[in-house]
Amino acid sequence: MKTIDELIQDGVEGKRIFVRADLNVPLAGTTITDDGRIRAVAPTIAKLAAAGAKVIVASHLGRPKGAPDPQFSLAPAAARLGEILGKQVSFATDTVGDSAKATVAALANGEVTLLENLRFNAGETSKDDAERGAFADALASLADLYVGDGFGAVHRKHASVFDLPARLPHAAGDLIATEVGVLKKLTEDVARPYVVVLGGAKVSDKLGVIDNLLEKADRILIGGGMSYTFLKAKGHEVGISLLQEDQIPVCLEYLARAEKRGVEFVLPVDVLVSADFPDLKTKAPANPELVASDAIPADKEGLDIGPKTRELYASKLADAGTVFWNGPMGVFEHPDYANGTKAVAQGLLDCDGFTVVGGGDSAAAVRTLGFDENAFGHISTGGGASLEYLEGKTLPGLAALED
Ligand SMILES: Nc1ncnc2c1ncn2[C@@H]1O[C@H](COP(=O)(O)OP(=O)(O)O)[C@@H](O)[C@H]1O
Ligand SMILES: O=C(OP(=O)(O)O)[C@H](O)COP(=O)(O)O
Repeated sequence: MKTIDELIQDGVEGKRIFVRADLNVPLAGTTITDDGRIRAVAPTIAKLAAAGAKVIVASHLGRPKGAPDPQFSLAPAAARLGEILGKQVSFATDTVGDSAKATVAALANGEVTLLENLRFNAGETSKDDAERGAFADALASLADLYVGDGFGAVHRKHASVFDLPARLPHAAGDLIATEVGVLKKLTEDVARPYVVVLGGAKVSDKLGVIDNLLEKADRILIGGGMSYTFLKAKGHEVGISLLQEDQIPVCLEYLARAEKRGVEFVLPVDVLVSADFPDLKTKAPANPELVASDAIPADKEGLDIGPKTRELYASKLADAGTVFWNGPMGVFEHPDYANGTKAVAQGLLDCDGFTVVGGGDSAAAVRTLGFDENAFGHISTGGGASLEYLEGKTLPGLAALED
């Protein structure tokens, strides 16, 4: 992959450079609650701007349905990016329309603009090659060069990630280079025991990676929304917890294979449950109930791991040589359900091994819960992306950046 330093050496002054970033940051209304992903890509943008390029930054935010949806606007990210860069960042209220064209045309050398959410256009995520290609053509007409630096989205075969770099001379940004450098080490020889902790809410996306992890990890600890499909597969009631019913046979197969291969596969022994999802805005007390993980009431959902599980997971992390963790253990955004995630974060810090935390929300959790991000071996901006990288899969957004 060409680096941005090589791109700059070729001369970028006055060139319009499209930077595909991952600015999918957590928001409370229009307030960014964690700006880690913006800070992570800012050095690439600053470097290109300092070299005299006209920088067009673009990203997705959340999962809008292919049409404008104000709750997923990137406008707050433009303001924050401007603060981080210490310069004005203009904002286009569309992606390939009149606003984008005018904003790009108005850029002077060294200036930066951010386009509105790419997923407001159905072509971005379309499974139809022609529809994605047409959107990529429109994006390509805005720029002369392409820099891929949205590591968190490189596992997505989307127009701006996969199709656009095929249409423009391209390079990999510094964030992607760093991420790949660290994760590559985890695919080579890892210090053992190699412990993988999986949680979060994107259960259907991430269950599949266990297939490959069973060949590599010594221990797999499951928490968060991921737990309940396994608990159900073991025959337990999971009430109204997150459940991927169609994946129950797959979970049973994983449990059987883990046993056969001698991989420790650890599920929660107790969980905090409630009939209601907590109010993340007011953070009003949620008064959760603590139950054994085989005794979840039919009308309640599991929202965090319980104290016995916290202790168990801390003990399973204590002697780790390597830890990879993706996905919060509970709805950490509410204080009543943050203790499981805190315990796992502390478990990583207490072990002597090399620790990697991956994922937008996991990284945000570590920071918002008060941990020092520099105390971890590496905090990756990608959850699904890093998991698929560790699986050894060809990632569309990395393949597209090859020379
Ligand atoms: N038991 C649970 N039920 C519902 N949501 C959960 C549960 N545990 C964790 N979550 C949610 O998972 C989200 C993060 O999941 P995910 O996007 O998969 O992680 P990441 O961004 O780190 O890859 C958080 O917003 C958290 O509230
Ligand atoms: O937040 C992201 O992934 P992650 O939750 O796996 O870290 C990326 O921005 C990708 O978003 P997507 O999973 O909606 O494609």
